[in-house]
Amino acid sequence: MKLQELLVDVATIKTIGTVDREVGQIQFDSRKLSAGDIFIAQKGTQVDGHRFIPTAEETGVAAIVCEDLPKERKDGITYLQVESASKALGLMACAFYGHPSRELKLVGVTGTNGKTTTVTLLYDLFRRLAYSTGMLSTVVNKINEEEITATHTTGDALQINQLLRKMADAGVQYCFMEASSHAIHQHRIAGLDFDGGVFTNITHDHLDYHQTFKDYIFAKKMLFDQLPAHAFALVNADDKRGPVMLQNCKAKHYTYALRGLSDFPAKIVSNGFHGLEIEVEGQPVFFRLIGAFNAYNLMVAYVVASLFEIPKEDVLLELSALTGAPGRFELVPNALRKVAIVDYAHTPDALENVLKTIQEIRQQGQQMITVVGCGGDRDKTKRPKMAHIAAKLSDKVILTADNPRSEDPQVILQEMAEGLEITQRAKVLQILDRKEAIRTANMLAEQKDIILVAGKGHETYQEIQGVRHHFDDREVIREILV
Ligand SMILES: CC(=O)N[C@H]1[C@@H](OP(=O)(O)OP(=O)(O)OC[C@H]2O[C@@H](n3ccc(=O)[nH]c3=O)[C@H](O)[C@@H]2O)O[C@H](CO)[C@@H](O)[C@@H]1O[C@H](C)C(=O)N[C@@H](C)C(=O)N[C@H](CCC(=O)O)C(=O)O
Ligand SMILES: Nc1ncnc2c1ncn2[C@@H]1O[C@H](COP(=O)(O)OP(=O)(O)OP(=O)(O)O)[C@@H](O)[C@H]1O
Ligand SMILES: N[C@H](CCC[C@H](N)C(=O)O)C(=O)O
Ligand SMILES: [Mg+2]
Repeated sequence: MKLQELLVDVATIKTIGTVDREVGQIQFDSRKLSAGDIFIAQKGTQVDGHRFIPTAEETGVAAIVCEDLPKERKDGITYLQVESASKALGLMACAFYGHPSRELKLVGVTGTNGKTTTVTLLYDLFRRLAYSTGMLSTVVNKINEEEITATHTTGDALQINQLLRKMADAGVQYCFMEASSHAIHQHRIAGLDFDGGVFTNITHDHLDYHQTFKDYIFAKKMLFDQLPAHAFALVNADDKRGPVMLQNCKAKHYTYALRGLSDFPAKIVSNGFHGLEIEVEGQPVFFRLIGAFNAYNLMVAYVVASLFEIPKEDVLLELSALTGAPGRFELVPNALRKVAIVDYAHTPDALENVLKTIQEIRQQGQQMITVVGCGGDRDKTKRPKMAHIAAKLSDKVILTADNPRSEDPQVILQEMAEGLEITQRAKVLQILDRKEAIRTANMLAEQKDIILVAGKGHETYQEIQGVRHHFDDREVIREILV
């Protein structure tokens, strides 16, 4: 491929050398370079990629894309100065793979919560409606029935475009992808031709990365700023940041809501362990998903399918058969017929959400037993908070291990326990071994009670000192509750 073909959408500040030359792969990691490649030097959160320009030069790359041109340059290499190397990477990745997003209908979903659930519902719905469908999500990437491991919620620009190319070549008609705020901010989705953008909600999160809440909102809004006029922009009108997303957005605007006014109004009629009954545009429909928040996710799936002009009756019929995303409020059927729930809640906010949801729908006298841990090598401030919330909103709590990684799991438990008030301590046990913790929860739970196992969701491993040991909360529940 010629370098100039990759630069069609890239605004270069300065070009030194020829762009009329053949190039190999695009790389942003110097450790993956081969002679003839293009090296894109990005300023990262840990190091400045410009530091690796000498390595790239020694490797014999064809071109270097950077924000700051090196003072001394090597003959035979083309140097391109751009304002944002990450944005250039996004745009060049689209061109390198032949703009696969233009060959299918692509919808991006952003928001603090509900992205995985929403794209999974959309993927399952469109598969059931017999469309060739792809999905890029936290849990897994899919091209129809083929599963490809996901390393990020939203991969890097090369991964995204490579997967979209595979989809387009396989005849995929629709692709639903999560767009994390990190990915949007790092231009991993730059240049993608979206047919729709969805905003679920926004709450305080990831403020370790985005400096302020305003920056975080702004990152989400970038998805909407990127939408072309032919696309739709669908936002949750019950979230007060919904209208912000639509400001100066060229796409067609649509809203959905359960409380306020919107283009697609809905109302929860009933909400229990059996599922949700929702009045959708005046029509009552029963769904198998649990928890009021899922009414929003279901509405997104319904509206997106309607905007693609799929008959509403077909959509509602198929949607009512779906069960949601793996490890998200997943009811685990077991021989004892106890209510056992696995949920990915691994932040104080998410844990509070899921526990309050259970409180809302439980019957009088049903006790709640929560098994929860906190990951090692991750934000330590959430540890005491999560233990406190678990104790506040449950009848009994068992603190246990959740991916201790390089840390001592006992220390993590101690740090969690520091968040407990004296009056809470009596109802909290500490059992390091997660399987034993689940076994104990089962012993403490009477037949009618509810067991929540939080934090790992869809994960199938326990990471200890760099080694991932197979561990699946759902499997363990099925094994123990007999
Ligand atoms: C904080 C963050 O988002 N980091 C991402 C970022 O890396 P970085 O900015 O830290 O990179 P860096 O280490 O500073 O290096 C800067 C540049 O130098 C290059 N480099 C580095 C070393 C070297 O020897 N040679 C070299 O060329 C790097 O490849 C990079 O291009 O760019 C990398 C390439 O795209 C990502 O893999 C990496 O994701 C890390 C692994 C990560 O954990 N990201 C998480 C926070 C994330 O993105 N999460 C969101 C979901 C969040 C959520 O909703 O929960 C996601 O979409 O998954
Ligand atoms: N629409 C929603 N509003 C509020 N909370 C939700 C919503 N949907 C799901 N949740 C809660 O948030 C948790 C995460 O849901 P989900 O995995 O769908 O979100 P996500 O945006 O993909 O999150 P992540 O950024 O961790 O990948 C769920 O376990 C559930 O408790
Ligand atoms: N994407 C998150 C998931 C955390 C899940 C939890 N099980 C843990 O290991 O802390 C992270 O890697 O921080
Ligand atoms: Mg997700």
